[in-house]
Amino acid sequence: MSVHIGASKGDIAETILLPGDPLRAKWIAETFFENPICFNEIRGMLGYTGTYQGKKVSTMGTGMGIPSMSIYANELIKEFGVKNLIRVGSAGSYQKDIKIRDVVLAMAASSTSGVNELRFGGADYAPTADFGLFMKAVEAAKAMQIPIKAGNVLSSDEFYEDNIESYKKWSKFGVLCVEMEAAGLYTVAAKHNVNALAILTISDSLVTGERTTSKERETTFKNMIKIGLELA
Ligand SMILES: O=P(O)(O)O[C@H]1O[C@H](CO)[C@@H](O)[C@H]1O
Ligand SMILES: O=c1cc[nH]c(=O)[nH]1
Repeated sequence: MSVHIGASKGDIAETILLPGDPLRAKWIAETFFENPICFNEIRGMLGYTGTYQGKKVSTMGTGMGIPSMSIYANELIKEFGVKNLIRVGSAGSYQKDIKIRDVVLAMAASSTSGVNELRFGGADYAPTADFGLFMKAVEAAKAMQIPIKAGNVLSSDEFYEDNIESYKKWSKFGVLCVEMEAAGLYTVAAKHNVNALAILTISDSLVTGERTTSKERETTFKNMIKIGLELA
């Protein structure tokens, strides 16, 4: 048991799918896993282990934002030996050709968070996806005929921006979409020499103003989960 995860050693698989929303983790376990067992209820951050096509796999919520993600990623790696951390999250589109329900692989994650600026004494660090997981995800998506986009995303510290136009500066530099955790996950994984990838589904568009409901974000983003499960 670690500070925030009430599991025993061996309860968590080497590969874990990490949505921000703990109820999405419950839905993933109940929809895709054979024989899911709940290993964590501390703070309501539900975590489950089961099998998928015979392979042991886990899923757990991480909460919202880089600080929350970083706590869980650190404990999963250091206390439970997790090797492949796959974020499965929702994101807001920054580009007109990235549409609601599109799947985006985050090759790199820019950020408005001050975490890495502090860590690297004001220098820039470029948090990037693990190349092996990235290539496996591309191949899995191709085999399942799931269209994907890939590129730089923004991990923001703010969901509600003061200036709603501020996305345009990122958009002009090719950033595809915004979420709130990938940069933290990639950095913690790199520090501990394990693998991480963020697979995102577009839940809303900053460009058009379209959005999905909370229930849809919890339970309908199947394609990214199917890709993530192929990485176990
Ligand atoms: O759907 P999840 O995985 O929570 O991801 C996105 O949704 C939350 C904001 O609504 C943030 O955590 C953001 O990164
Ligand atoms: O962080 C997020 C996630 C989804 N949509 C957004 O606009 N921001």
